[in-house]
Amino acid sequence: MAPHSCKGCLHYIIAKRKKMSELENKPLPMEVEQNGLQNGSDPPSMPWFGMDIGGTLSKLVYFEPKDIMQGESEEIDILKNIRKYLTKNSSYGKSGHRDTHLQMDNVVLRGLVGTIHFIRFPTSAMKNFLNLANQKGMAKLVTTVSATGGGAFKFEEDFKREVNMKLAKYDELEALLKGLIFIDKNSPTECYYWSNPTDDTKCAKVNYDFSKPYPFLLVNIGSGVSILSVKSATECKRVSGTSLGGGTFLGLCCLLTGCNTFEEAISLAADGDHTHVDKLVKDIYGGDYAKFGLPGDLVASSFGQMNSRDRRSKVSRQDLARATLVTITNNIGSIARMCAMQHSLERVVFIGNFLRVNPIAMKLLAYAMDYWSNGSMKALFLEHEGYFGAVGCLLQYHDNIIR
Ligand SMILES: Nc1ncnc2c1ncn2[C@@H]1O[C@H](COP(=O)(O)OP(=O)(O)O)[C@@H](O)[C@H]1O
Ligand SMILES: CC(C)(COP(=O)(O)O)[C@@H](O)C(=O)NCCC(=O)O
Repeated sequence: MAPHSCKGCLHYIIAKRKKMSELENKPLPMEVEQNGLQNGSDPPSMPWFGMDIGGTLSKLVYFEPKDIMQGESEEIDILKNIRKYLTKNSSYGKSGHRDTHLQMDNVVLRGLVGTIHFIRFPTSAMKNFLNLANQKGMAKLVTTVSATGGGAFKFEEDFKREVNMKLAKYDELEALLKGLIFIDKNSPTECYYWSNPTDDTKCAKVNYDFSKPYPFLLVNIGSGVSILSVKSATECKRVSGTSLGGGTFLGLCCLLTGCNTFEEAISLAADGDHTHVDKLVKDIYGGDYAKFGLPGDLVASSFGQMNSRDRRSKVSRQDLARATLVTITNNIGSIARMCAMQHSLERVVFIGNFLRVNPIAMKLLAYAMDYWSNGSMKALFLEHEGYFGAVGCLLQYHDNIIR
């Protein structure tokens, strides 16, 4: 089959790779790349996917070019089926979801115009994901997918064995930054802040112009928390982190309330009152601790009331969920503020799926950053909160593989 004339199209790439390999009896460019040698000018991987396999959630982004896949071959048929399956459904198996509200249309990637789709599933369901990928014929394709997150290491062998797929591994923090910059450029309303975060009647999301982003502090709240100081698109350093992150919130909430999902935990928290659980400054001082500027309503001791049997008998599941959310969020806010101070950064960007469907945490962070910095620091948020690492992978050729 002669290579199709449209250079970027998948048909062209597959046909050209096959032809070259047959003629020269050489491995495909993607295999050459994996062996650490230089490849030719063709993209060395299937450029349509990027994965971030995190401690809790796996994120899969899929680029659907508008203009591909003419012609006939088994590979093209399989790819067409995968494309149809991914884009016509918004849930996959028992626990996979496509976040349709985040879909980005008319994005240009390597000269092709297309749509980016955003899909997530629990990392604990990796076996099911691999089975599904197998059912859809993935194992019949010679593919390399760019992947990041701890799971890119942990599941590397499973991908190879189950679906004949190689993972080209990238550092998760570098991928995160690449993805963030790309998405912000392509999504005009990506970045926002919360105005009047403590007043529900006035509180609103306000668009923020992030076109000149540097320098800023990046706080990624996933299972755990990583904090990066970002000086430019290529200068980024992990300055701190904490193990008390989104995974801690969910784990503690499940233990304390018997809930089973993140959505359930957030919905319980929305109806709870943390002051039934926490000990406030006014519970200790009877009012403000004025000398050090500590208002009476400030939490003095998270869960500090729960040593009392009487208090314990009165708290609800909702109160416990709310107190857990407040505890974890305030702790992250406090560490982020200290890092921002230490590195003289005014803008603090919070990302990660802990912030998914979680306006309570975002407003708390917005308020805490503003209040404790006397208005000099700003908490910023991004719409595609948990997907930047996967997008960073989608953008990669195999130039920075961790072998
Ligand atoms: N559907 C969900 N299932 C589990 N956790 C979720 C879900 N949605 C949001 N979360 C929150 O997001 C966190 C994971 O965030 P994420 O950025 O995906 O990190 P990781 O890469 O470590 O998986 C969880 O610990 C939890 O707090
Ligand atoms: C190890 C991790 C980078 C993994 O990333 P994650 O899957 O949590 O997004 C992160 O959980 C982390 O930075 N934890 C905090 C470790 C610490 O500084 O104490």
